[in-house]
Amino acid sequence: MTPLNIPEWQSLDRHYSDIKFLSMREQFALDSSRFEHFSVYSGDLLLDYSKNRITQETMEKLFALADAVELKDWTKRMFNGELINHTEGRAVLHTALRNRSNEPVMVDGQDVMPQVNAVLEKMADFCATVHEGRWLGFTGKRMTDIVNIGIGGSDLGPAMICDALEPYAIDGLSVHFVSNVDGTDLSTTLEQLNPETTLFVVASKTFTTQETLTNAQSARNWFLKSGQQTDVAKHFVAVSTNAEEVSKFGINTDNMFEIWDWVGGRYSLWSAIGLPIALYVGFDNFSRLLDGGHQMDKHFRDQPLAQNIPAIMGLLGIWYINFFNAQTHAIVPYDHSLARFPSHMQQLDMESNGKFINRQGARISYKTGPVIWGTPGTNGQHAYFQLIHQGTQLIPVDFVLPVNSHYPDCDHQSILLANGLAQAEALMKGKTAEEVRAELVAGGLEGKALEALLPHKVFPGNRPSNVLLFPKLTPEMLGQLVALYEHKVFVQGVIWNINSFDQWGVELGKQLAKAILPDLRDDNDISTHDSSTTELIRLIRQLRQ
Ligand SMILES: O=P(O)(O)OC[C@H]1O[C@H](O)[C@H](O)[C@@H](O)[C@@H]1O
Repeated sequence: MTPLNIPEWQSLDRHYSDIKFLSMREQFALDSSRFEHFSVYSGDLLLDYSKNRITQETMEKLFALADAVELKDWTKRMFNGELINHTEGRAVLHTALRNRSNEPVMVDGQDVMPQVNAVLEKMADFCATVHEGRWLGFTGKRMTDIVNIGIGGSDLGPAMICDALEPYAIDGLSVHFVSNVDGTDLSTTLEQLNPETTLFVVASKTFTTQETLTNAQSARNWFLKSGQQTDVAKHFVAVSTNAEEVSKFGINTDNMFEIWDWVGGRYSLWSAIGLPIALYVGFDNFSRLLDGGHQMDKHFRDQPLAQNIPAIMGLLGIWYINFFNAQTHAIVPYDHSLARFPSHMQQLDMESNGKFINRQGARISYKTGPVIWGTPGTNGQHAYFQLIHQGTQLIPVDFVLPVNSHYPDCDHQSILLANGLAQAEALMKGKTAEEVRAELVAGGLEGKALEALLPHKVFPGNRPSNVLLFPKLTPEMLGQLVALYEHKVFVQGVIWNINSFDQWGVELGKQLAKAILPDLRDDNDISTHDSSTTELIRLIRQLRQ
């Protein structure tokens, strides 16, 4: 069950030995149609993958590998609601949440679409009530601020989307996201707010997450300094699978928006976890986001591998991680409003594919998920791009480039785009010693000074990148982009033979934090920890004011 034994993998291994020194610069020089050969569209979204260390043969071999692991079959199984998250006995159906065609999707013999549609309708009604000023606070005022209290998938996705869709925001309504259990997060948010006009959305799939419940309790305490217990219902709503815990917390389940166990946390922004998005930009724009996700689902499900953006990006990732030994992957949006996109991608990719055990429970002897990182361009260029250009690691980069800005008045977009394109070109081309020499000579340098400086100014080049280019960051385009990366992660998980949909690796820390918490009290014996943890606990007791 290891991909290493698949003939198609071994064939890629041999191919890697043959072309590992292939020069992209030369390939571009030899083939004037390289861009045409290695670019593909989904609607208005272009993937240019020509600046990768590949030939046509590489792609054919990668597609053959995808066929050998039955990627298309796994895709069908996911879309059809099979329990592919086998360690939790769950289906994986974020695609049903944005299934705009409304074709039935069966789980355990039951179509989930009626429940999905009913919750969407409840969200739409609730948004209309808030937006039209029919949802009033305890002193009869309309809501001005939405505070989402959640963490992980119940925070990162909606927060990223709200940032990105700020140009679509409804007038008179602000949105805030509180996730960290560090009291700074909640306190600095509440400082700006009026309890009479603040609506809290407590978002937790399980409704047992320590950070979220702690923040929600404190938010309620803050609210109760002004309002009464009976007013809580006007200011707190919940999103969860767990009606019992929601009602124990004191939120009326009429004010609860349901999600289901077949929605993974990091795939949940399309569900009622997206309520703060719908409140912030309006339900119509939230629906447009779902439309975009659905468009990408159809593309991924129906397009042959050679035309399939998530499959191509997933396979290129395999090529670098497993053959070129890449450890990390940078996602660099040239769009300031996508500042939180890499953080959402971190959870999506690293929580899904950060696994060392295969589907059958055996230890894996090959690399799986990479470290995902990045910040918006052009800022990254003035910080860490040095290492991408001249460091000793191979770091594939995705450049995400919207052609048009939502803020054209500044007229900065050409500069922004020129920088994005220049980085991709520079990474591919590099700069040879001869080119550097010519430049230095032209600048008047010669002799020893020239020879001493020259090697430092050489760029090895041949460093791979993808460009994702699209007309403008609309809700539909954002939906396409997020769904694209979800499916990319899925493709890689299938090839690595891992379950991309559980996350047992987050549990140990939670368990130990629960054990340490009582030990931080002065009167407890500290006995169960290693000497380092014990001494750190002692020190904290001493230093605490
Ligand atoms: O939505 P919740 O149940 O509160 O979970 C919030 C987050 O915490 C967990 O520990 C998982 O690592 C995440 O996948 C999840 O999104």
